[in-house]
Amino acid sequence: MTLAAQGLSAIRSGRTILHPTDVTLEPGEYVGLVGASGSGKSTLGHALIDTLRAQGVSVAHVPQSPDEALDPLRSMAFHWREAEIALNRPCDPARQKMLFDALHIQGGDLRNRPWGWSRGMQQRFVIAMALIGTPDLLVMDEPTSALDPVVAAGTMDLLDAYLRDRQTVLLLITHDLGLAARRVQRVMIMDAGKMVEDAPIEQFLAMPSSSAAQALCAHRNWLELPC
Ligand SMILES: Nc1ncnc2c1ncn2[C@@H]1O[C@H](COP(=O)(O)OP(=O)(O)OP(=O)(O)O)[C@@H](O)[C@H]1O
Repeated sequence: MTLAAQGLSAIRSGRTILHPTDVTLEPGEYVGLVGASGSGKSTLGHALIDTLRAQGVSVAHVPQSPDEALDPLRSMAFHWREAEIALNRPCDPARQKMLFDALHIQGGDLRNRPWGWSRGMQQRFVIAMALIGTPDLLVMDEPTSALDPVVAAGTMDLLDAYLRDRQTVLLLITHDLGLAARRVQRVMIMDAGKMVEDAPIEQFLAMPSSSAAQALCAHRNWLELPC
């Protein structure tokens, strides 16, 4: 199913922080939403999530840090069960095992609270929770910026292996063009609340046309990063 939202916009404190923007996403596509800090990526991401959910589309969101998704006072088992209840799913140990295997969540005691697990395993757990409901769209907002580069790359590899051959669309929101370049097929570039480019990643890297995109591409050191 093609996901489409038209005229997404946002005004805060009398200022337009997102100019009217149309987004179309094809099944199984990996798309990067890239821009400098403050360019409007998260605003567009949230507007897209709200609009698609209002259409009945199943959308899951993975925040930047597991701290935003996990309550330090609650056990990991509690979080998992809460996610199942929120998604109206029965308790299903087989599904849990399948997702834990896919995201290499092994050896963690579910009776522990989040701080009893490594950061990398916490974030993989949050990603696994997001996949419980087999979403049509998975929005990940700077999903690996709280992780070291090697753990970040491993996490993205596991997610990639899980999503391959599935219809879930991945929208990767990041200021890190290197991360997007390695992971997505198409990139949308934000600048000052406007989408200034929307192109296949190879075409974009070969010929960025907007000044914002050229500035992002100018920082070539991202080519050296592993993730
Ligand atoms: N509630 C708000 N009130 C006023 N301004 C806001 C509000 N939320 C966001 N903004 C402003 O809108 C602009 C876009 O913010 P947004 O968080 O979408 O950018 P971003 O590209 O995701 O940035 P970052 O990468 O730093 O998270 C920024 O200038 C921000 O300060």
